[in-house]
Amino acid sequence: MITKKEAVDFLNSSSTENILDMLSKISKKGTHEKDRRRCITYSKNVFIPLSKWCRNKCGYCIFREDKPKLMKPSEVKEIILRGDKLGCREALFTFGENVDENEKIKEQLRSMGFDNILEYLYYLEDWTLNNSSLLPHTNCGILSYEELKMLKEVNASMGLMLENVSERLMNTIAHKYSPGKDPRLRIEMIENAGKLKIPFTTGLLIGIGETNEEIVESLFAIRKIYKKYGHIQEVIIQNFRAKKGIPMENFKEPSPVKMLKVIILAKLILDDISIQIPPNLNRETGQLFLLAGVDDWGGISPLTKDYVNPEAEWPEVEELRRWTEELGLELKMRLPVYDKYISREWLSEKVYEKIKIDILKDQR
Ligand SMILES: O=c1nc2n(C[C@H](O)[C@H](O)[C@H](O)CO)c3cc(O)ccc3cc-2c(=O)[nH]1
Ligand SMILES: C[C@H]1O[C@@H](n2cnc3c(N)ncnc32)[C@H](O)[C@@H]1O
Ligand code: MET
Ligand code: SF4
Repeated sequence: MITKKEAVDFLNSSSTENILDMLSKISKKGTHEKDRRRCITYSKNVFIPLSKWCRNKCGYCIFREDKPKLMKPSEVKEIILRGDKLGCREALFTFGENVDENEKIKEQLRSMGFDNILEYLYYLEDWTLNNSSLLPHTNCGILSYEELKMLKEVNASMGLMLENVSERLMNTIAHKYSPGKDPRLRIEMIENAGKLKIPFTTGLLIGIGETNEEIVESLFAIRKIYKKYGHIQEVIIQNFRAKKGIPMENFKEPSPVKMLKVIILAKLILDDISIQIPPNLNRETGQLFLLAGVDDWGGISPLTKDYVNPEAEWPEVEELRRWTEELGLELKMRLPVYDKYISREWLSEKVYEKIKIDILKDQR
């Protein structure tokens, strides 16, 4: 295993030799799989931004809006049904944190007969399972143990970006106005998901003012939780994108070499957790990152845009296939829950039966 010090030294160094050396370590790590063609996965999804209001104000975010708006049930259902027709299998519910703190939103929820946002979310996700072949994945910020437990019933997997384990960032432009980005709260939630055996997605956001030490600490923190609970199916290495109009618009985006080095470390530190990079944020470089151990392209959509990065268009599946096959690798569609977690140990009865009876039968 690489030590923390070696990892930090690697990030600090500017040496071609070091990078090539690390790449060869990674390729050796994979030798036992030699005769199997390595598979690179992706998920075909629809993005449901239930509400863009958020209690936090992250310095990098363009998703958030002050308007206290909520998507109507009919709007959500239409996207689900259209996505189903296009072959999507993931309903990605990503939205602002604690949106029902807002009185106007609370009123809208009450007028529909719901007490809070998570009751509404549960209703929509349950509807999705009953009326389509899509499986819900929720990524809506901090949730309590009890809230996670309730949502596990109707989610195939859930997610929360750690972003970074640094407390220091809470005093910087990135997280100064975002109580929900406190790494203690994020770690606690990721651990609670582990206790509840929820297949889980987390990740780092690279380029938000963090130090190399803090990147390494974050990777080791995720490793530690994974060793204890085994529920982390993938870690997203997300590159910060500067956008006009955000407080951090003048921040420098991470360079391709910086991304490459972080991906190499993620691969070495995170055992058999999948490493995901979003292909729409890495159009030129994504293919090369496959060489460093990336094995998942994440969710892409034929129907909805990436509301978090609306300027970045999704590549088509055929484009992903070309990028993947040019390296002798195989592109494979996956569900929002990775194959190794498709069992009663990890899924609620409802989600498990849905996958076994309804979804996998088409693939036989
Ligand atoms: O379209 C996006 N999908 C994002 N996703 C979706 C993700 O690619 C897939 O939903 C998962 O791979 C599950 O299949 C996230 C999911 C999480 O749990 C946490 C963070 C993200 C971040 C993004 C994102 O920025 N844009
Ligand atoms: C959904 C996830 O998207 C990421 N996110 C938010 N804003 C940006 C940006 N400008 N560039 C890249 N990723 C971003 C955060 O990590 C969040 O948790
Ligand atoms: N607001 C949540 C978070 O930042 C969901 C992703 S950003 C739209 O964790
Ligand atoms: S990144 Fe998520 S938590 Fe931060 S402001 Fe945007 S919506 Fe809110």
